[in-house]
Amino acid sequence: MESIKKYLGIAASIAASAMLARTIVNEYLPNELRIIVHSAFNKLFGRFSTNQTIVIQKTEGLTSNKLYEASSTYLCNRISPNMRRFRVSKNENKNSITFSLVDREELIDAFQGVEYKWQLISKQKNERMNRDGDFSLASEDGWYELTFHKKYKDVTLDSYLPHILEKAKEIKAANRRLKLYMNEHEYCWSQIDLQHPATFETLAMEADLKKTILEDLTRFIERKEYYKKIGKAWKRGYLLFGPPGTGKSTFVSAMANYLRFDIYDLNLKEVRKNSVLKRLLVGMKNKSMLVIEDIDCSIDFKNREKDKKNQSNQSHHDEISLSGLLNFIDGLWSTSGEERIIVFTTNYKEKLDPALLRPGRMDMHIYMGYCGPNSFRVLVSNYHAIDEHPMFEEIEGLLKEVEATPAEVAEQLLRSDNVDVALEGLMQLLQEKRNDGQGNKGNGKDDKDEKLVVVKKKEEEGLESSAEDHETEVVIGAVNC
Ligand SMILES: Nc1ncnc2c1ncn2[C@@H]1O[C@H](COP(=O)(O)OP(=O)(O)OP(=O)(O)O)[C@@H](O)[C@H]1O
Repeated sequence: MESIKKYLGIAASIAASAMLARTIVNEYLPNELRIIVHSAFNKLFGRFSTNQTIVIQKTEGLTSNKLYEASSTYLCNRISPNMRRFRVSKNENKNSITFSLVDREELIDAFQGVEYKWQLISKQKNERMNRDGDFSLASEDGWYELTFHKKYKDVTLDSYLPHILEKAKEIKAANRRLKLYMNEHEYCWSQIDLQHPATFETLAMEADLKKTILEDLTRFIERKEYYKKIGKAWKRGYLLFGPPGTGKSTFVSAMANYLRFDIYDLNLKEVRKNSVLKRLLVGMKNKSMLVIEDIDCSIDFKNREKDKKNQSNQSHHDEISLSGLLNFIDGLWSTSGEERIIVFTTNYKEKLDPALLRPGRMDMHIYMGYCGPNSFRVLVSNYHAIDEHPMFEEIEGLLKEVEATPAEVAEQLLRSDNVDVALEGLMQLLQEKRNDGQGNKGNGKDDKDEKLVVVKKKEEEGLESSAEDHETEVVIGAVNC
């Protein structure tokens, strides 16, 4: 018994001395020396400990350490309000708040049943305020210590650290500012931040159609392996058609925000040669959308004969043509990148060249129609945050009778902050339309708003199909917008 007590006493004083020495090392030694002493400590005392610590430094030699950066990104998202201290900073560019670890504060994380302790060890002992009044970032000169039970070394190296790299990539992609690229100067893209706030929640569209489109997009981004297996380029085409002001551009922004894809808004009128077009398309990044608005007005579709002649006439050989565009999109361009969406919009589907509507070209044809009761409900909830109002019944009745675009309805709703006044204005507009007899639904002019039509490729559904049987029309629902 006496000897046990003696050994325990010795062990306790060794541990106390080790802790004291570690504190002295952390507090008073310069950074470089601290790293050397730390590793000596770990060698000396590591064999008595059940824990193992990995040091993740900011730089390794001259290259910056990806794991350090990924750890910072990952840990920002793991900060919990229960922690005693953590840093909160405002990111001026993104106008958002970010969290990070502060010197020596512990963060506990769990992965596959293993507990991990993270600590940021900062070179700077005192956080100082800089001239702008911001605290200088301790993490800039520090390193992370990741501590876990020795027996989980393999799972840490094989799974936990790769998990951190993967998660950090996802977080960065989600926080990234989306870009809108435009080809204003013929040869190259210029870019601005894409700040359109449209989402599928705020998009006024028949609920079933919205659901179908969201499922289609989700399936597309999850099917990398499937596209590889069937030997098909990982791209998908959508044709949006319908009258002006029904939300085609809004839809494109909602799509980009949902997928977190950049938009390349290609103005074909600015491009005169196929070779320039190719250069622009090849300059696109992955995870992006190629959008050509009003495709019917962009290229002289009617003149296919001229198109054919151009191919045989050397002087016109490089002139921009529909076949040049389509061939390149289907051919070489497909192999130069992946995860691409192509969107063509038009107000007049009937004007489009059949080559564009051919099976296999645009995977979904989506009709954006006039505002019906469902779309009206979405818009009024967006603009005035209400679900019910005594005027709804009458307005919905009128919307079934007359053609009003979501843009017209939205404009009326925007006119006043007072919902009664805004709805009154809308009702007046709809009544005038009815009395004028203009834009009445069911007048035989255009019955497209009577149904929502989606053309889907059967092969995408995993069905066997013959060459002629690649597309099918699916009526999604009755008129609602
Ligand atoms: N379906 C919709 N959902 C939500 N807002 C809409 C919708 N349709 C139109 N709007 C509103 O009307 C405005 C004009 O719509 P948008 O430019 O998207 O229509 P468009 O169909 O692309 O028109 P165009 O064919 O003339 O380019 C938008 O800024 C938006 O405020």
